[in-house]
Amino acid sequence: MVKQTIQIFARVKPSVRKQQQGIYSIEEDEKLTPSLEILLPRDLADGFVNNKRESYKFRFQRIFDQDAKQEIIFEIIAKPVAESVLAGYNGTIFAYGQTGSGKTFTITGGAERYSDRGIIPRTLSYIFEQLQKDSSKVYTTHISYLEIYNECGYDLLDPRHEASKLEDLPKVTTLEDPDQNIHLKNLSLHQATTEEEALNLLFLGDTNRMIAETPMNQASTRSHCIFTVHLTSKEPGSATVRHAKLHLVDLAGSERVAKTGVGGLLLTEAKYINLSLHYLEQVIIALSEKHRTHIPYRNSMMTSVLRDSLGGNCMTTMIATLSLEKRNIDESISTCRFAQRVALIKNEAVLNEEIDPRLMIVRLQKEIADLKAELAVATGELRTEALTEAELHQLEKLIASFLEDQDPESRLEVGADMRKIHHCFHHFKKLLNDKSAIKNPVSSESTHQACQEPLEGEEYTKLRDLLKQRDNEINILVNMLKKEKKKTQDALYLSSMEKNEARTPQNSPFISKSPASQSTSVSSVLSQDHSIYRHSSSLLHKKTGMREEMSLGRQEAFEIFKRDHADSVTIEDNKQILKQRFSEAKALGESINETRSKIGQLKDAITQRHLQQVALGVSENTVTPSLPDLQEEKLRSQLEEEKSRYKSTFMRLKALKVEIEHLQLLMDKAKLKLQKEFDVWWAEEAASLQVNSPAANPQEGVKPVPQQDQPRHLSKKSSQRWEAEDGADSVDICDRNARRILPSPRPSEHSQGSSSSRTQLQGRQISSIPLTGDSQTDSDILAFIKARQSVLQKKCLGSN
Ligand SMILES: Nc1ncnc2c1ncn2[C@@H]1O[C@H](COP(=O)(O)OP(=O)(O)OP(=O)(O)O)[C@@H](O)[C@H]1O
Repeated sequence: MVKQTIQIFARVKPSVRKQQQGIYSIEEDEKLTPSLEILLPRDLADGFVNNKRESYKFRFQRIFDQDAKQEIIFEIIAKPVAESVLAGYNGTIFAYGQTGSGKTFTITGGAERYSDRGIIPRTLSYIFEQLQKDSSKVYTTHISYLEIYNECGYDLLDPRHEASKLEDLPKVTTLEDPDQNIHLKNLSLHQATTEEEALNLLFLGDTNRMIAETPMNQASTRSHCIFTVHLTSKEPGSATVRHAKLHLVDLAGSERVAKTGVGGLLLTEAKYINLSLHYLEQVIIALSEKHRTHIPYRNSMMTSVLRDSLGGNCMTTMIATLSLEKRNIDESISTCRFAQRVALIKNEAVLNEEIDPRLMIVRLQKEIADLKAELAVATGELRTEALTEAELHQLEKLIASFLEDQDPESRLEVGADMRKIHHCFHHFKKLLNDKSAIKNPVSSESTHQACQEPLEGEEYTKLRDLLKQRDNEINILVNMLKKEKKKTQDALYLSSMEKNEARTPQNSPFISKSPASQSTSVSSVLSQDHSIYRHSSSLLHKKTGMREEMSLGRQEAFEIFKRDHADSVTIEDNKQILKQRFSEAKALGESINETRSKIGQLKDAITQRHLQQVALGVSENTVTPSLPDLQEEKLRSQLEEEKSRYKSTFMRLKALKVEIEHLQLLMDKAKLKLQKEFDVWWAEEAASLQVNSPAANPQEGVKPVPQQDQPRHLSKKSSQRWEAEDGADSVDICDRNARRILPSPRPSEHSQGSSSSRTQLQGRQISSIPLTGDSQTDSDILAFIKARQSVLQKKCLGSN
């Protein structure tokens, strides 16, 4: 806050007549404030006896004589006020004096020369120059221009000014808020970003003032003008905004018209001709009297508008303009007297700062959000909306890094969000349940736990399931082997039966007399392994995507195809490696658990040792042991060793986990490939068989069951086959033909081979078997026959 009386300056207008100069003198003493002495000329008309005062002395801050230039007026009077406005204080400069004393010339300036520019244009120039120089703040400048005439306010910047009469323009009125701040209604504010824009507004207002002149409003003499610069400043990033106003006031002529009697100009009782000035004087008188509590600001519009400037929050300066000519002596004395009273008024200027309402809203909104979050935690209230995918992902990552962190002191920071806290608990519970579920069914509890400790729950479950599946697969393979053995036995039995029963196929357990019973017979033979197949199928389906509806014959063929496929070696190898890696992981897990418990023990030992040392120090009254504790140091180095072991083992386990995952992927891929290749092969075989089967040739119908003498009508190759089956002499033929209809271990080679001759052969061989006409059933039958031939071939090879 700056406490300051209103600064008063005097400016004497240049006199037209040189001889008038002797009626005043200016006394300037360096130690004292300058004084203006107005000398009353002796008027001989008053007679010899004259007891009137001959001079009046008035003190001013500074007195500018007639030769004072506009520039010095600005420098001494206006510049300090402009600076305080730039600093954020309100400022007012008003010119008071009789008509023609140079108020307008001082405030606005003369129209003739550039050097005659008055306080307003010079102040605008200075302000904009300073704003440009100062980059530490963001400034906004607005201009308003108010004219008060006959107690009515008019907006000189109202664009309607030109076209309308003054009486028709909306009046500017004063409004007072509860804090007694005055607001002006209908007074427009115009932003000016440059000096030029501001000057244009000044000229616009002055022009409007001239246009509005009427006989009632004789020039500027009877009106007051208040040109106001509204300056807002704000530091970037700060919420505080400063507002400052600079009123540059050109008051109406203050003259008191003296009605004298006959004769000369006398100091007679004055008559107020301007009500506003009268009220202004009342306010000034009231303010200058120490004990006056009521100040009649509200009596006039001008005093209301200038309320802050007079005895309020403002740095105010008055310029008393004097036209010190003999005829103006009394008015000049009156002006000086007025100035002396004004000089007694004390103002208290404060920085006009306020918080930017927009920033305030943002700040309050944030505060509300923070408080709500705090309240939600305090009351246990949950936020209703679920966590987003991104939030969950972030949280999982946090949990994972928390679990992996070896530092027992590490913390999981999820903030005050109850949803996240609950999610963490849920996650840990799941981990715990997974562990205990794994621990119980296995006999080697401790080793299993040790293996699982460093692995995540889900990962462990996955690996465990895979192991189970592998075991199942092994079981299936064993079953398959059994089945193959059994089939070989069946084949041997068949072979002997065929021999013994002198080629009576109708008695064969595989071929019944009627087509209807034929399929039943086949399925009844195969049904013995049905349960095994179904189980195997479901497992294969799980791992390789094999269709559940795969027929039994096809499944059987697939098993053989798989067994003989080149990739099966790779799959088997990978299986073995995987088993190996699992046992390695188990061993590493055990080792990690062991190391962890060792770390725990060492930490306890260090704490114990430390406590012992402290207790020892207390008992011996020494603060710290003088020598380093060797035992503690040894423990610490052991701890470090264990920690690094833990770390390296953990890293190995991690790498192993990656390898296991990779192997599993490889196996899955290989199986999928196998499945696809098998599908291709199967489709090819089925197509070729269908072409040659009776079902595909309705004209042939179902062929009768071959009779005893029928082989004679068979083609050479076909009879050779049957013959070969009859005796060991024909093993070579048997082998060759059997190979041709067997699924090839390499389907690619198979497809590239002499498929036409093979198809022909197959057609001949199979055409002797009566089929049902149903494509699915027939393909099952044919597949079964092939499998049977495969077994026979093996048998041939075995006996060879
Ligand atoms: N210091 C000065 N130097 C030169 N000319 C001046 C000076 N002061 C005033 N004048 C001239 O005197 C005349 C009257 O001055 P001005 O209009 O400023 O008086 P005023 O006090 O504003 O009168 P009113 O009350 O009627 O508005 C103008 O022509 C102006 O140019």
